[in-house]
Amino acid sequence: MVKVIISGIMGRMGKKIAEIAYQDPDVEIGGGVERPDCVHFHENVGEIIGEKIDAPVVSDLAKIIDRGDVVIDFAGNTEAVLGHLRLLAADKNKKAMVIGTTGFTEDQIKEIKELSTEVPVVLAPNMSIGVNLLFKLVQEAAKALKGKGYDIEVIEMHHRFKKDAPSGTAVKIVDILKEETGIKKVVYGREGIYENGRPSDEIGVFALRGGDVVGEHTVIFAGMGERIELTHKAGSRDIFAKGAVEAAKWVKDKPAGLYDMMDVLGLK
Ligand SMILES: NC(=O)C1=CN([C@@H]2O[C@H](COP(=O)(O)OP(=O)(O)OC[C@H]3O[C@@H](n4cnc5c(N)ncnc54)[C@H](OP(=O)(O)O)[C@@H]3O)[C@@H](O)[C@H]2O)C=CC1
Ligand SMILES: O=C(O)C1=N[C@H](C(=O)O)C[C@H](O)C1
Repeated sequence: MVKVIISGIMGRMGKKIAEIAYQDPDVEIGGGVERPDCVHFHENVGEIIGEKIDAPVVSDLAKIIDRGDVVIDFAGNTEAVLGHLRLLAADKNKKAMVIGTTGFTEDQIKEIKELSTEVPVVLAPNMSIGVNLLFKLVQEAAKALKGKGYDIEVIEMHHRFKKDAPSGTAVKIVDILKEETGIKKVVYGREGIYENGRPSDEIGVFALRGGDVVGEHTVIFAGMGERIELTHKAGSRDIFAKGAVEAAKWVKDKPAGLYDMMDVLGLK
């Protein structure tokens, strides 16, 4: 049995995670955290998902930290998430954390790495099985096509409310591509005149936003005479929420350290 506290509980992902966690016999919801001035603030997670449970919603994680083994954080506010991790790292009980929020700066990632020497942390920009498999496929394709004249472009599309661009998933895909190909230059969007055509030593990244698109990522390897496209399309947020709940169960008794969804899914 794992007891979870869900941060960002009133958000698109927070609500979904609460629904999935409630249905899981191995999971108990200890409470929720939400921004203090949230207009839709509810006192209890039960009110949010339409069930009767004892799980208070607060704006200060410290007040309910003892009600959970693992904090699942989808607050979407990177500074707030870091604040929660600092609190867990300083707590004598060394609870665990699952971070789904995206958009961290390099300095923030560095601090997450440092704090994860104190507590176990799963940090993953995408918790679906499909996208984590996509990461592996992209790595394989990049390795096989390296130096053979294939231009690489990354395209992602998300709903109109998404705050960060490019998506955390696209950022991770680019990191994998850079690592495998040795290409260092990344071009975000393209504009202007390319007198000599597209340089081969760059990766193009395009972030599309609109409507209610849950999340789509495509990596294109374009050669002369053929093109390989690897695409993942999310049809619902359930796939991310299920992954987050699985990650919480997995990380509960792990030693301190920084893990990702490939560790949780055994894809490494
Ligand atoms: N790893 C994965 O698999 C996935 C990751 N994501 C990421 O998760 C994050 C959230 O996405 P989504 O649910 O769509 O966003 P939402 O904006 O719908 O949800 C975020 C919620 O957190 C609240 N919040 C803001 N500040 C705090 C705080 N200090 N403490 C607690 N709660 C706070 C927000 O309140 P308010 O609106 O009032 O600011 C909002 O209710 C994003 O970074 C997104 O990229 C999304 C899907 C999958
Ligand atoms: O904000 C979202 O919605 C999503 N964010 C994640 C990301 O930034 O990669 C994952 C998913 O694509 C949905």
